[in-house]
Amino acid sequence: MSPKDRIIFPLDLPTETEALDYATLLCGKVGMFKIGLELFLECGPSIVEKVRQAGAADIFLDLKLHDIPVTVERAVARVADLGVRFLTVHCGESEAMLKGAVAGSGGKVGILGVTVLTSVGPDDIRKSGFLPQYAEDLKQLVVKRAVMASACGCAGVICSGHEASVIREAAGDDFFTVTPGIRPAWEGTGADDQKRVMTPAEAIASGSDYLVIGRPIRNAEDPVAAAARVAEEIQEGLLARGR
Ligand SMILES: O=c1ccn([C@@H]2O[C@H](COP(=O)(O)O)[C@@H](O)[C@H]2O)c(=O)[nH]1
Repeated sequence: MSPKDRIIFPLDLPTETEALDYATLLCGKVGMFKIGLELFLECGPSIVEKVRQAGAADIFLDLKLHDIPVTVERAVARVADLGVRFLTVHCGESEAMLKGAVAGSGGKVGILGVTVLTSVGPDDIRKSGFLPQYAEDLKQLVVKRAVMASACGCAGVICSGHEASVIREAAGDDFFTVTPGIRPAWEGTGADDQKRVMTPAEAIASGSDYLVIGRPIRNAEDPVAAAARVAEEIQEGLLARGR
């Protein structure tokens, strides 16, 4: 996998036209396009094929499902034939839900468990009823959920760069760590709504397999140049990791 193939660009855009314009522009410059709720709700499932026709090698459907096991299983079965590489399901508190997702996938789409959103920090955990130990060391909660996702047959997890190395140790090298909350030092616009952030080089050096990076590329004056700069940083991170 070349450094650019580790970049996942989210098509967080309100219309099909804008999404396809970005897909066409960044095709071959990033490895995968992510379709999230905004675009999926606007366009429906047909957007997957349209992004593919724009030249996308791989597509990741980020629907972050979270419901009773049978409902998740049936929803995932609706996605299984769309030909996407990954689909997200919240790890939440239910092994049965994750197992339902894996069963519904029929092995046709990799299920990624969302451990704890990268927009969540220790204060959020404290206020939402978790044991204080998880607010003090959020990593513990993320790793617990990653291990659960692995045991349930998920292909990997969504986690911040801060947790990637511990997850790799706990779940092994074949279990994907996909990391949003990426903010290059040169970008300069701050973390936005993200709380657990890292630079591309830091996240890759820490063991993340893929980086989800949206606003720093989308809002750059030259998105193609920004993607190339991220790929250079990924290369630095791989060297630091000894790969
Ligand atoms: O924990 C999570 C899970 C998913 N995301 C998604 O990644 C991108 C990040 O976009 P940026 O503009 O680079 O912040 C976005 O689509 C989120 O829905 C996440 O950020 N954190």
